[in-house]
Amino acid sequence: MTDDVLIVEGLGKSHGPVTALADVDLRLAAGQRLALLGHNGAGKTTLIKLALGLIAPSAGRITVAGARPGSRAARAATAYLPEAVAFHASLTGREQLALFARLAGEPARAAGPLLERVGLAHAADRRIRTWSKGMRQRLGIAQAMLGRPRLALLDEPASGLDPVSRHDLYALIDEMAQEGTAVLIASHALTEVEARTDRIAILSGGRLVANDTLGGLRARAAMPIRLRLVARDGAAEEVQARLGGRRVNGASVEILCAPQEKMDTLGRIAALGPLVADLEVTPPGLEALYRHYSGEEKP
Ligand SMILES: Nc1ncnc2c1ncn2[C@@H]1O[C@H](COP(=O)(O)OP(=O)(O)OP(=O)(O)O)[C@@H](O)[C@H]1O
Repeated sequence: MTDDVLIVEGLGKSHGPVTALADVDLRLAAGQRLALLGHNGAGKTTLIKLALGLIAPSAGRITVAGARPGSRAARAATAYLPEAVAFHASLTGREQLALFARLAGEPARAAGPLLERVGLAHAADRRIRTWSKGMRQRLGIAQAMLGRPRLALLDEPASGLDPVSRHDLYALIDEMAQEGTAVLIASHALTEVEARTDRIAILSGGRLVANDTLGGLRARAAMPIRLRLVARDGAAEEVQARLGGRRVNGASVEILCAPQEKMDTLGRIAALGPLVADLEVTPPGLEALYRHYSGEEKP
């Protein structure tokens, strides 16, 4: 038995001479949150469409909860939140969600508790036309939560939201994952998925160029770590002379070191004793890693 809800093996999709996806292997387990990253045209939408059974693969295999995408069993197991989610503007939130509930084979009364859960109870009986973008996105997540799907495919779920609304939305996504839903989030927003997902997959030119935890991506990329020291008054010159690196903002010194040299470098910094007032260690962020991996395929 496997815990993997989404299994993708050697998957390929061509449109005539255009290869949208080639030789992709990917697995997503129950309760896992996967960020699917890639430039425009990298193949993210193609992968989502294949998982929904809207298009057929040209090569390889894909299964959702053990079933063929598009089959009755796979559709029952899958929730999808498109990037530009559209509702009936003249329905109230409660009416719209009750409609979705019935379409998903759930009773209409499931709408009330779900609206409460996503923080929309106060607006449930107002027409959606009067709602903000953040409220609509939350309604989209509520719709995706209906029937406790085994797989949720979310396309840019936080696009156009302010930081507070984004935070609330990711908290709901976390709840879905905690209840066992495997969540795939296609996104361009690197900094937010960095903290809110378990694994990161990067598509470049239709190929999967990375698929790992943030820690795993960092280890394999072996990109430099940035150490920024704040020297005691008047000591910046001596600190730089003893450690190298470059001066920033007068009192600070910045050093870049390879991951395997980090502990040695920290030892040398500690040996400077009172010359150093403060220290900040910054490993490469997802933005730098993304550039590294998505550039791998380029000449
Ligand atoms: N029906 C089609 N016919 C021809 N080419 C297509 C078709 N559908 C997709 N493609 C091509 O396949 C590639 C992958 O497209 P896809 O929409 O999956 O990218 P994406 O990663 O979702 O991009 P975006 O971030 O812009 O949504 C692109 O080069 C696209 O032009």
